[in-house]
Amino acid sequence: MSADLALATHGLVKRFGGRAAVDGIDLAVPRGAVYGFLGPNGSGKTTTIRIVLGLASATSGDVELLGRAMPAHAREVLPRVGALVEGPAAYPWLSGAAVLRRFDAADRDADPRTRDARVGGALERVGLTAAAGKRVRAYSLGMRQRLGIAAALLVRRDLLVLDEPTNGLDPQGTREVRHLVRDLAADGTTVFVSSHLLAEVEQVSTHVGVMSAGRLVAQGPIDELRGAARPRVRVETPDVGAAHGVLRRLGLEPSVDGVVLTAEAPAVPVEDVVAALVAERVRVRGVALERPSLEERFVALTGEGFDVAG
Ligand SMILES: Nc1ncnc2c1ncn2[C@@H]1O[C@H](COP(=O)(O)OP(=O)(O)OP(=O)(O)O)[C@@H](O)[C@H]1O
Repeated sequence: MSADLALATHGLVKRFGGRAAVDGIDLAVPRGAVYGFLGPNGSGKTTTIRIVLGLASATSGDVELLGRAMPAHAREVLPRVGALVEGPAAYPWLSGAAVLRRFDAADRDADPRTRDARVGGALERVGLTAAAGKRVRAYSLGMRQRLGIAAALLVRRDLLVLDEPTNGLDPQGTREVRHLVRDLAADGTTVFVSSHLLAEVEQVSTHVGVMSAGRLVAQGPIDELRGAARPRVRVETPDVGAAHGVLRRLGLEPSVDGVVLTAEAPAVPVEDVVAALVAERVRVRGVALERPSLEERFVALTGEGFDVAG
């Protein structure tokens, strides 16, 4: 058992018919992390989350949730895990506080005498205290989503699992959810949040896992993933033909776009590239060593573009 991990899977597989929606993934979500579970639509994120929470069974492989094997220890572990899988809470005709009282009443372990304190505390944590008495119908989408998260926070949780919590939200709602995730993490809750939008989780995540067609194609601290992107050298020159020859002699494979030559992963220090160009009397307007953005790295990993703007 991995005590320092809030969630771990080993060789997790889920087949529907002959097709593997989840194809042997090894998740490692450290305690205290905000783990961005990224991947295009249909890459297997929701299926994975449903198995982790015991809502679906795996075809093969193991799941450890808070250090306990699932689904064998579901009854012991799940009360410490909050989840938002089905989107905003229903009951638009009730006030936010009344919705939470309903959820709390549905929990057989919840003492009715302390219900108001739990509801008040959950509303407070998601910043809905002022809107507690307002009908959910009058809530913005961001407020509804925060209410859904409040329902998952009625009791103290060690891990919060959010499946695409910003789906359908406007930029304001997205910001609200992002701030909430940050606040929860600051309080020591491990947060596992899925998204097909890199930009939405990039700012809050300490770790990321990238899914592509049922496989986990990258995983680790977000800074490590950033650092793993290999740089490229970019040269701007009016003497494109001559520059091309110099770069090739240095072992680079430049591509040309107008007066700009770009070569991936240069094995030569950039100052040597400049020296070689100047020695061949190539007139250089500009030279830069660029690191591909995380976005470009993910596109390279998944073969699909993330919808950055949302
Ligand atoms: N109950 C099911 N029966 C058959 N196929 C399914 C079932 N659930 C999911 N799939 C298929 O498994 C694949 C992965 O789906 P999943 O919902 O896990 O992806 P996802 O990454 O969460 O995408 P999305 O963001 O669209 O939910 C898809 O091809 C989907 O059609």
